[in-house]
Amino acid sequence: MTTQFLVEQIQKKESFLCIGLDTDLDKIPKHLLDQDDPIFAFNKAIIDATHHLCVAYKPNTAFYEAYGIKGWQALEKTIDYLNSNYPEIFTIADAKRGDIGNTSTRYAKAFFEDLGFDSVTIAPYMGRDSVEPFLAFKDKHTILLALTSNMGAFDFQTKMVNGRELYKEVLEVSKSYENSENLMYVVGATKATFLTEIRKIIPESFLLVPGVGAQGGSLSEVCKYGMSKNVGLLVNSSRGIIYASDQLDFAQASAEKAKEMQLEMSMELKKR
Ligand SMILES: O=C(O)c1cc(=O)[nH]c(=O)n1[C@@H]1O[C@H](COP(=O)(O)O)[C@@H](O)[C@H]1O
Repeated sequence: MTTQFLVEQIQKKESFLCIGLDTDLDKIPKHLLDQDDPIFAFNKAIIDATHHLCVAYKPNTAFYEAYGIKGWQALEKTIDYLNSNYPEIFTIADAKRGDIGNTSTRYAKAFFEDLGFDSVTIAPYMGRDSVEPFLAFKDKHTILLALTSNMGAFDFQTKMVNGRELYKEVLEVSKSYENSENLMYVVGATKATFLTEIRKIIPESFLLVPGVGAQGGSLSEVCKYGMSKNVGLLVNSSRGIIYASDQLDFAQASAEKAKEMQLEMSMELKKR
């Protein structure tokens, strides 16, 4: 998907919501456990109930890999379902990969070609030759971890390197990578006040912003400091939406949570 198409979807739906499909068999409604593929049954119900309120879905691969081959098959069915039924949706494989060049190329093929995701999250630690194999794919997006939402972000990401914080070094240096127009970045909602500085380095790049809801980040602060001319934000909520209820009405309950966020986003977009 092109960035332009994503921006059009955001304007049309008045939403920059990304719903995280962090599907956990210990948390989904018990009645689904009798189904052949409870993970896919849960995802399908959530997607059907919420697709009009969001522009992106982000399955975190950890939740699928944890169930072995059955989990991977559920991931494959979920992305196929999205691509066949809701092609206007931007899809993110939250896999946090990155390795030496030839290995990264295989990861990129797995997520972009075999599974057919629009984007994948990548750790920048191994540098240029670990990221560029992902960037080589046209109209696919590489979402680089810049400043993450967790406490451990302060262990390395804010330490000084070459006279600036490491996360700023990641932003600056990655701008020189080949096909860097295919880059997006992760910035945690819990670090919203850092967004002013981040926008000085990457004024227009799209940011994937997890950490609202269960982790306590504020949507209004993210918008205040992080919104660009093109909106430039995909704000993710996983547990806060998909586990709104563990009863028969779970999909409807998740749609209500998603609707609350979409309304808040619509108001933020009108403020611009
Ligand atoms: O790359 C991510 O999506 C990510 C980066 C980050 O800094 N923090 C973060 O929470 N995430 C992911 O975003 C999701 C957040 O889930 P909730 O806290 O349940 O909304 C999880 O899948 C995390 O792995």
